[in-house]
Amino acid sequence: MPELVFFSGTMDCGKSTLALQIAHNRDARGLQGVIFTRDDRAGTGKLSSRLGLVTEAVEAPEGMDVYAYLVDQLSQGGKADYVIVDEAQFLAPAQIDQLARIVDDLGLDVYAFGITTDFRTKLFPGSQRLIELADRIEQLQVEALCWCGARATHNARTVGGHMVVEGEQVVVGDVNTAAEVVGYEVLCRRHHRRRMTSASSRAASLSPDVLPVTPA
Ligand SMILES: Nc1ncnc2c1ncn2[C@@H]1O[C@H](COP(=O)(O)OP(=O)(O)O)[C@@H](O)[C@H]1O
Ligand SMILES: Cc1cn([C@H]2C[C@H](O)[C@@H](COP(=O)(O)O)O2)c(=O)[nH]c1=O
Repeated sequence: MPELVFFSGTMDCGKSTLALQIAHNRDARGLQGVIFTRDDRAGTGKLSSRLGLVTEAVEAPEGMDVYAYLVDQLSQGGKADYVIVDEAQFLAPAQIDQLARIVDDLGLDVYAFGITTDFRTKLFPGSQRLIELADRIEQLQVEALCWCGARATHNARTVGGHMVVEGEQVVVGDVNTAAEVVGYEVLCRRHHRRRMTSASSRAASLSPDVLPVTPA
């Protein structure tokens, strides 16, 4: 049975890498995929992994009917054996419904990859719809880690090096970015709640209040 599978995790846990591996393994067996993405850091119409691999993809902007795109491709003699969607959190709920229709009406597997929650710990609308509709939700095996060593479960946004909890839901960016720009860091829930990033934890451990007092 074809499936709609949602591979979810924090930023930087290997989602795009897995998407590329799934495409590679199927391509190696002569299966042809259609790869959609939206607002990848590497630019329009790209699916990129931090491991350095990148492939061409179909940009799926707001308002694009991804089901109609597939039907159009197939009716023009194009081939599609499966569908991959990266940065699926950015898709509108209606587009996730179209992905479910690709599975049910066209009989294709759809593998969607995305983060579930934003920097405020709120679900992205696209991810919420995936959780509602997916046949399966898979967590990635390689866990991203918080600076404390615990499994990272949440995404923090930093502006000028400081963690923020207000702002636009969508700001394309990366982890390990320069302090002066918008950046992201993955944290465990405890440190997300306490708004403690690696930088602020380092600063706290160096503050005079916690430095050991050496007798004069
Ligand atoms: N230099 C490196 N050496 C080994 N693995 C790396 C390196 N840089 C990144 N990675 C791996 O790539 C992962 C990020 O992969 P990526 O597919 O870009 O993540 P996502 O799409 O989930 O944001 C990291 O969690 C790490 O496992
Ligand atoms: C938490 C959060 C992230 N984003 C953006 C930042 C990146 O461009 C993508 C996630 O990409 P990745 O391949 O999973 O690292 O999402 C955002 O716009 N808003 C957020 O709250």
